[in-house]
Amino acid sequence: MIQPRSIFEKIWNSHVIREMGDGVFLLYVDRHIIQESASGQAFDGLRRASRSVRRPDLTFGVTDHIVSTRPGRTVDSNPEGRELITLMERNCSEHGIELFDLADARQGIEHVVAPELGLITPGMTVVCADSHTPTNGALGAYAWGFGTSDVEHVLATQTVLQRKPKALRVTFAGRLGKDVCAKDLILYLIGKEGTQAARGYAIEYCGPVIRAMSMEGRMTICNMSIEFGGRAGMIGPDDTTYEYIAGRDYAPKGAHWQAALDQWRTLNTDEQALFDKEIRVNCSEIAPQVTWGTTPGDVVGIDENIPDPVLIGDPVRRAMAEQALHYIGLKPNQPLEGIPINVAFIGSCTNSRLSDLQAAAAIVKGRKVAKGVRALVVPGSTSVKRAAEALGLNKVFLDAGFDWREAGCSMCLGINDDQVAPGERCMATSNRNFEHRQGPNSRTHLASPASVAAAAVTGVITDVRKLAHA
Ligand SMILES: CC(C)[C@H](C(=O)O)[C@@H](O)C(=O)O
Ligand code: SF4
Repeated sequence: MIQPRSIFEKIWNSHVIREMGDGVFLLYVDRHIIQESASGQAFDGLRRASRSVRRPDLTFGVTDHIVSTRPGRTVDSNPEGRELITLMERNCSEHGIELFDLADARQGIEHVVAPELGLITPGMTVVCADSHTPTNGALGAYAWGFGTSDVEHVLATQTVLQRKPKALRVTFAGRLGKDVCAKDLILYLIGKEGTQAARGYAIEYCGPVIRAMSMEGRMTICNMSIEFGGRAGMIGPDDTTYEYIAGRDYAPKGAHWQAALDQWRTLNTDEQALFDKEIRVNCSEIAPQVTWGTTPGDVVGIDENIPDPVLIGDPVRRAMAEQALHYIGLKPNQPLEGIPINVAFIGSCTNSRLSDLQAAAAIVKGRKVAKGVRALVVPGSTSVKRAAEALGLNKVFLDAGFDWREAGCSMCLGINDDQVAPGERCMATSNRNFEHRQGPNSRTHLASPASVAAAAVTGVITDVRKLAHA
């Protein structure tokens, strides 16, 4: 009898080239995505060793982190980023790597662009020097982020060295309540289990709630696998996956499509497959989530109060919670609802796809951004931007007083010209709320697109369930 295996196990086994000993394996890489903020050194290394890129046709470059997202932006709009952006252009052209740069209609945040172009299909190994690479796992791929030295290794050999992770299965059962979406599920999971719970694991998300979820929602969940401590997060492919991929630029076509489908259908986890750890989440009890502290695990339902560190038994964790509250400028037991904000940011590889913008627009339509609040929408890719404009969403946001931007990482992290000012409080759809993440002494609250839109129009952290929707 063939031993039942998980999708992770199947992808792993079909990509191992050699066991190197000491638990380390050499794996074949199907897709390598590179971005401007983390590839320069790798190309320098190649040059020093007089090596070339082994498979430029399997390597794709994007400029996203450092670029300005201001309307009409050029490479010069953010002078501090110019050097890295032009270096990226030089490196890609020298090595024959396709680059989606600012002038390209396919530009955007790498983890939005790669699935959108059909570059990612089930069963692939996908790597990139960026921690949110697991986003691509939503398509049934094994996708993970690594460091710059690994970039050089993959560029030179199209292989990567890795220790085999353990397998974790998270089952989302029950039903989603009103205004509860993928972002709330993943924040809730991280809050309940902790930011290290998936450390050393490749995660498979499954269950009826995942099966009923759109590809974009699945990407949001897989995106935050790293905030849950995981190496990778993935979802077995189904008709939703195949429909999403069909017809995309780089997706298999014609006879190749049928052959690919036949192969993808063999990938799902076998019924009796064993996992090293299992977690079950009852989605029926989840309210819209908002973070109160400085890790994505510092999160509660919008109808709850900020926890009191005094009640935390472990002295290290108690001190961390106290420090988080001090940094974020809030008090124990304070209700989250009603806390005034300065900035609302809708964007990032977690929540900047068309359905995210639609969910936000449904709240914003017919309302105005609250006085004193700076609000911006940054589509995840130029193609998302165009699609949103075709639906008139840009008009909804602009009429309300939002900025409507070009694609890029923008205010998700403070390494471009968008920053949250010191002491300001920002409601953000991104994935990280660490100290100084959005700029020195910035304060970040993570939430879903609908919840951030609700805060933008009311000026305070708001229970989106209480607002009428367009
Ligand atoms: C700059 C990049 C390497 C980094 C990452 O790895 O995630 C960034 O995308 C982030 O979100 O902090
Ligand atoms: S949007 Fe944010 S989290 Fe995503 S790749 Fe860019 S900086 Fe990293």
